[in-house]
Amino acid sequence: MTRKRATRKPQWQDHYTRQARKERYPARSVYKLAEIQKKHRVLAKGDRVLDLGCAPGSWLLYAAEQVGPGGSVLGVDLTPVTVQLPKQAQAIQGDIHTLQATAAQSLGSAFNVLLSDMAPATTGDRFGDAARSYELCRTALAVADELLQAKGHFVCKIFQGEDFKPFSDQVKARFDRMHIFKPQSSRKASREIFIIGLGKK
Ligand SMILES: C[S@@+](CC[C@H](N)C(=O)[O-])C[C@H]1O[C@@H](n2cnc3c(N)ncnc32)[C@H](O)[C@@H]1O
Repeated sequence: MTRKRATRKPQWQDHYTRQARKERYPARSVYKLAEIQKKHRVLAKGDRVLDLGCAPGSWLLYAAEQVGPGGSVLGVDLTPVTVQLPKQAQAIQGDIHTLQATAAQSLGSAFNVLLSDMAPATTGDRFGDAARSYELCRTALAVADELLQAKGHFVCKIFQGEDFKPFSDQVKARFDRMHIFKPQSSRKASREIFIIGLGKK
């Protein structure tokens, strides 16, 4: 018996996934940062960027293009990054909760942009997933408190839940301006949203 070949593409193979493959980014998430950049200009030539939750490496590659060879991008993730990176980008493997304790020693200091696309492994439990996302956001903000320079920018993904408002208030208190942004390229069903702090006080 000949089996009929499936003609329907898996749902995840949307326009952004195909574009990412064509443009040689390892994940479609690159377009979320590209949209943030287009609207808020968080990255500039020569910037020193810390990218938390950087694997598989799309934001790393995009940020490296934006800062150019005169800038630098350091990524951190639980998972190793296997894509080839340009000279101005590097990735280290580690858990941000552990690294945070010795942030200046393990990550260096004087970043002027901190990006966090960190996300917990989702379980389908909306409340639990949002709580774990908030925990990662709190850690990212603690790292920003320590390592982000004055007037630096902060971009952080959070899963919407009861901690969303308190977290956005914490960002608001620390930055000249705070924006909430849902990229078009974010899947409609996803509860993720980005909190952007511009100009660290
Ligand atoms: C959505 S992915 C990031 C995608 C990435 N921005 C890109 O464009 O390729 C979220 C990442 O957060 C990482 N992550 C989750 N918890 C972490 C932690 N405690 N420390 C470091 N990375 C973490 C995961 O391993 C995962 O690779």
